Amino acid sequence: MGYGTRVAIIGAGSVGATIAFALLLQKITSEIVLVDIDKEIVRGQILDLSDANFISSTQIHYGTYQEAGQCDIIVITAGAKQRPSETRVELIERNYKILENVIGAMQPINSGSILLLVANPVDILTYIAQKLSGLPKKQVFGSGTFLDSARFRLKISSLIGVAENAVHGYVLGEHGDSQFIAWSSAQVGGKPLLEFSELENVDKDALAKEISGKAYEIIKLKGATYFGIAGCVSSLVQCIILNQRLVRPLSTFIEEYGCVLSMPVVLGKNGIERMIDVHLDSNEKIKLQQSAAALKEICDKYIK
Ligand SMILES: NC(=O)C1=CN([C@@H]2O[C@H](COP(=O)(O)OP(=O)(O)OC[C@H]3O[C@@H](n4cnc5c(N)ncnc54)[C@H](O)[C@@H]3O)[C@@H](O)[C@H]2O)C=CC1
Ligand SMILES: CC(=O)C(=O)O
Repeated sequence: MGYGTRVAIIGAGSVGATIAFALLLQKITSEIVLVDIDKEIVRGQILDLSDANFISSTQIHYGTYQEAGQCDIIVITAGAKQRPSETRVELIERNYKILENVIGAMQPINSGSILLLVANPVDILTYIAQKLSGLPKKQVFGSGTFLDSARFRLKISSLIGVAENAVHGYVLGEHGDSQFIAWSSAQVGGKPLLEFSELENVDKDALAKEISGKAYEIIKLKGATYFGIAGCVSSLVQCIILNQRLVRPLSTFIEEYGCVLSMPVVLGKNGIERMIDVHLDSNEKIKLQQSAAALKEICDKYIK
């Protein structure tokens, strides 16, 4: 994979179009194929995005599901979004059907394609896409808690006065209400985060709530979130194209729990290369098990 890479985005709403715009700015892909069931939306987005084409070397155009199925990377954002105070899991009925239609319409999907799930509930939809697409599991994963981890790193960076990328720490488990912060492994400059004096008087439970509640807050204020996820997804696309092998918390199949949730993984040109068995203390292990149990119960309802 390199320059010449074709990226398809299925779902040209706020999230899909913002990812397309971020990719245009990055100039790391030669072509973006945008697909949406709503022909007017997708035509409008293409006309608008193509006005920004002069700052990019990336061509953007409308495509069919079949064309999308032949692209190197296929980003799936098609689906309903949360209404204020609605949980991500409550979207499953609507978004399961949409995902089933989208994957069916793309078949036969190129055996080398990478499917990157973004629509919610992203962990459950990733599990379903792994079953329906016929692709190896390492090529089908979700943006997971990468966005939540970015929110966590932003918060910590402001508390202790370092750059966000100097904060090595993860939010893990579900990209949803059962997520948790892996405090015991988080560090800055090799020093455990919990040893920083700036964190001594910080209420950790309240901070975790603030992170997991951030999407709800944004949705209440402006109806949707899309810039943060577009930053995450465009950087994941770059990581794949450039074979950067960055470690990111992504929705991936966890053998031990029989479900998909976020753990740190190494991401390269062929998808997920391996999982990093991050240290968790006993309390965090319980939270991971609870997150897995909550997700597995729903997954089992949809796919036997
Ligand atoms: N994983 C994450 O961190 C994040 C996930 N999301 C999720 O992304 C999804 C999209 O959100 P928005 O773009 O804000 O919603 P939106 O309503 O703006 O766009 C959704 C688009 O999907 C299209 N669509 C519906 N059925 C389709 C089908 N069968 N084929 C192709 N396109 C289809 C709709 O026509 C619409 O244009 C939601 O599920 C939302 O919860 C949003 C932000 C962050
Ligand atoms: C909507 C969503 O999943 C988020 O912003 O985290």
